[in-house]
Amino acid sequence: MALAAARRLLLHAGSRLGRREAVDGARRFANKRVLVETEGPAVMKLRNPPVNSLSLECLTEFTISLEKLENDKSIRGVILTSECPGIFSAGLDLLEMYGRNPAHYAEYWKNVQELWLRLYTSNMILVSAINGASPAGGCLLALCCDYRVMADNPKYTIGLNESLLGIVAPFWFKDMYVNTIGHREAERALQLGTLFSPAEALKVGVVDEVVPEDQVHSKARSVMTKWLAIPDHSRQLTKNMMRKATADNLIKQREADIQNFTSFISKDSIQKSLHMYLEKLKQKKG
Ligand SMILES: CC/C=C/C=C/CC(=O)SCCNC(=O)CCNC(=O)[C@H](O)C(C)(C)COP(=O)(O)OP(=O)(O)OC[C@H]1O[C@@H](n2cnc3c(N)ncnc32)[C@H](O)[C@@H]1OP(=O)(O)O
Repeated sequence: MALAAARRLLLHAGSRLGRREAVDGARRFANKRVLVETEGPAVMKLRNPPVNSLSLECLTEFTISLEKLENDKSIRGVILTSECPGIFSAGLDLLEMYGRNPAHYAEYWKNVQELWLRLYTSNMILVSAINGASPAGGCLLALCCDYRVMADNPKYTIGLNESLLGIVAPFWFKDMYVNTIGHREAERALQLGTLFSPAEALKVGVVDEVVPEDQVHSKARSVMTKWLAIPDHSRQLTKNMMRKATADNLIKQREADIQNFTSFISKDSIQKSLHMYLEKLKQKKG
């Protein structure tokens, strides 16, 4: 209930902000963690420093921004990128999955599902400009897109690394990985929790193109121009034909998936693994 109220408030505040900024000339709207520019090809920028982790608030704002774009019939495509230097997204927020209660885990997971369904089944053209590290849920965001352009910086890695955290990628993450890179590569990468360098990601098909870092946005825009030249109705029907079965697989078992996640993440052994992983992240800093 509280979340629904927050969501209504955000939508309202978001539309007021949108109107105000439009008067200033730039066509854009924003909430705290997501900035959307609608001048030229729409660009959605995640800005949840330090690492664009997908906290509950960030997920909610992301979903609301997407909803607003979907409702604007003049917007046919969106470039998804990040405003945090060197980070596309660190994925799901570990602090939403650690040390909380089952009701919180269930609420969080419902919102993860909702964002995924909205992104994956979007009628809009989605191009990701991956300008930084993109592990786990960050990779998931990119995989939802129709085309992925990644910056050629060996420090940036991408992949579903859940097994390194002692957790298991949900079946719908896995389905999308299989759809993108094939069963054998997905099986190996999921078991090993592989984080691919840009060159490896290109080779295996996790991304479609790798370009010098300063060209990632211009390349994403030129890709968008090419995709925008395709008639919407045929492209959308084709996208739906390709993605429907994967989305339906989750839709038909959303509640069971929430229950599974909640009981899995609540286990002492899993909480211990997450604790160790968080400690490792802290120690890395020295
Ligand atoms: C059934 C189970 C299903 C669950 C599915 C889960 C999918 C997921 O997405 S789980 C999340 C997986 N994400 C990761 O493994 C990424 C972990 N982070 C990193 O590897 C690095 O932080 C980095 C993204 C490569 C960025 O490195 P760097 O720039 O050096 O920053 P750090 O110093 O490491 O981090 C800064 C600060 O952010 C905290 N943090 C990092 N990632 C997360 C996260 N995903 N959630 C929450 N917080 C995160 C990190 O601990 C640091 O915090 P401090 O308090 O400043 O120490």
